[in-house]
Amino acid sequence: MAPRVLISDKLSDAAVQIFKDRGVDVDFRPELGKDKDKLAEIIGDYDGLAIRSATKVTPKILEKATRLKVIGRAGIGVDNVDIPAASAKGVIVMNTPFGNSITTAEHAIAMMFALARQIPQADASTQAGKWEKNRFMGVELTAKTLGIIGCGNIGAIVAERGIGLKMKVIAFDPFLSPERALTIGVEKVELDDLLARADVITLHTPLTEKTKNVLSAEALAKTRKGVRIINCARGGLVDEVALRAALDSGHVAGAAFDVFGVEPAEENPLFGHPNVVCTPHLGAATTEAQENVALQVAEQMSDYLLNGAISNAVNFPSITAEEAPKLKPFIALAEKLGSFAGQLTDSDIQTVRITYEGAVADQKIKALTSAAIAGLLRPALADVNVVSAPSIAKERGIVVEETTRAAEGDYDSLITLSITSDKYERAVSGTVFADGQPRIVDIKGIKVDAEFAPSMIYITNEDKPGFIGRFASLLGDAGINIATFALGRDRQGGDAIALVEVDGPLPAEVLEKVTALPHVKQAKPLTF
Ligand SMILES: NC(=O)C1=CN([C@@H]2O[C@H](COP(=O)(O)OP(=O)(O)OC[C@H]3O[C@@H](n4cnc5c(N)ncnc54)[C@H](O)[C@@H]3O)[C@@H](O)[C@H]2O)C=CC1
Ligand SMILES: O=C(O)C(=O)COP(=O)(O)O
Repeated sequence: MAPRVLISDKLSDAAVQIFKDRGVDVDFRPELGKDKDKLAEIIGDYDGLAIRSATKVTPKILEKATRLKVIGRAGIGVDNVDIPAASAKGVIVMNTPFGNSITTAEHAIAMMFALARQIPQADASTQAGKWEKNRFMGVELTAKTLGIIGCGNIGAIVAERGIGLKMKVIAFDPFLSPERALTIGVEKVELDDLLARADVITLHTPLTEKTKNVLSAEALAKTRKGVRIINCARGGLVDEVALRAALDSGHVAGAAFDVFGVEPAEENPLFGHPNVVCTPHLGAATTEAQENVALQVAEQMSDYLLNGAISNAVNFPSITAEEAPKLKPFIALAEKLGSFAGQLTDSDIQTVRITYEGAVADQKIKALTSAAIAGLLRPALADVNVVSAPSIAKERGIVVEETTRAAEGDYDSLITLSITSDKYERAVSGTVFADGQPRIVDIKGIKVDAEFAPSMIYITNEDKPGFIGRFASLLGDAGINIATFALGRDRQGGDAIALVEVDGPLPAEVLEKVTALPHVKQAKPLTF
């Protein structure tokens, strides 16, 4: 059955066409972004949800999204999606981090000119027939200092444009490396330095706990008199009430805002001030940017839904379309090794250590680790997948460690999963053979060679004569056919293990009889 995608925001038609061309069923219902009740009512029918900023993906919506696998944000900011809730539900959230960045940077530059020359005010006055030639005295931007808060994708483009306008560009961004600052041509400074020096301040950070109110009343007080402030990033970065006061006092000469604390902004402390210019979140609103983000999000979502390729996910590592088929058998192996350990564990897991040896160490091990943890937790928690597994493990205080190393033994690639609980430590290793089938090759240091099958019995016993015959007769008498039989032992007469594949389920009374056989220490049913 073809996957189904709902577009609940105003995306370019280009997205609809891509989904259709890729064989994905698509419903284009842009009105639903504003109708959360209707969205909640129908979201259960979809595998994918494509959005911009109007759709709010809340835990309530996610609760109803029983089939949902991916949310695609045609744009950058994903603050309208509850990411932890999506991850906990195993839903991938992806965005299009570059598609609208030039357009948004251009909007910030347009805002800078609008402020410098009061273009909106002069336009309104001229069209009102006033010809107020003496009222609108502007400032020249050449040689002025442009202070950029947040010098990522958009900030860097703004910097480049600012340098082109012969401005001196300084940037505050704790994550900007000195090398990158040099490449962009900006001077990296501390926030207080930026506040003290900038003639124009423009914000380009996401809204986080750290950036919220980065321009607070206190910060605004440190700015130069006559400073102009532009926000085309997110509402909440600037204290709007404090800014209004600074505009009223004349300390701040002008402010241009595209984003607001509350959107849609029908009222706002900045509204009505003569030196304020506002646009209704138009940063990304150009034909070019909207085509870019729509095409990209539709491609990314189709790739994931059809081939398992993941790009630009904010809650999962990327897996390219080339990597996906190579990774798939190792994802299956990691998940099954996790499942093996999980099915044998009845106490609190404290630590999970996963070692990747040989060729597999060069694969996307974050994805493999997530798969292993999903397998490990699934026997205890039905609703866990590779996306939700890491956050669930973290929530439960399970420490996850990964190690990679060169191949040391007989296998090109080997994954070993060790778990430590309050009672014991358990280790299991597996590989993928040339046929693409995952196999279990080592349990607790004892070599075996077994495939994972839907119905299996795992037995630990003393290596004594007679066990195999008695076990086979017992199953035969119960009418249970043995499909495959894998044995291993640490030494002659020592600890032995058997992994036995049977046709059909194993009745509890048969398992009890197996457990009661001489020399058997434990017998556990396993399903994969
Ligand atoms: N108005 C609009 O329509 C649009 C707004 N945006 C918004 O623009 C913002 C920036 O987008 P991008 O440049 O693509 O993001 P980005 O992730 O490339 O850059 C953000 C930068 O902020 C920096 N940063 C993070 N915490 C910081 C802190 N505490 N202080 C200073 N810098 C900090 C990061 O190191 C990074 O370099 C986002 O919030 C995005 O949602 C994006 C597109 C359109
Ligand atoms: O991409 C972003 O972060 C934006 O803010 C653009 O929002 P929009 O898609 O225009 O609603």
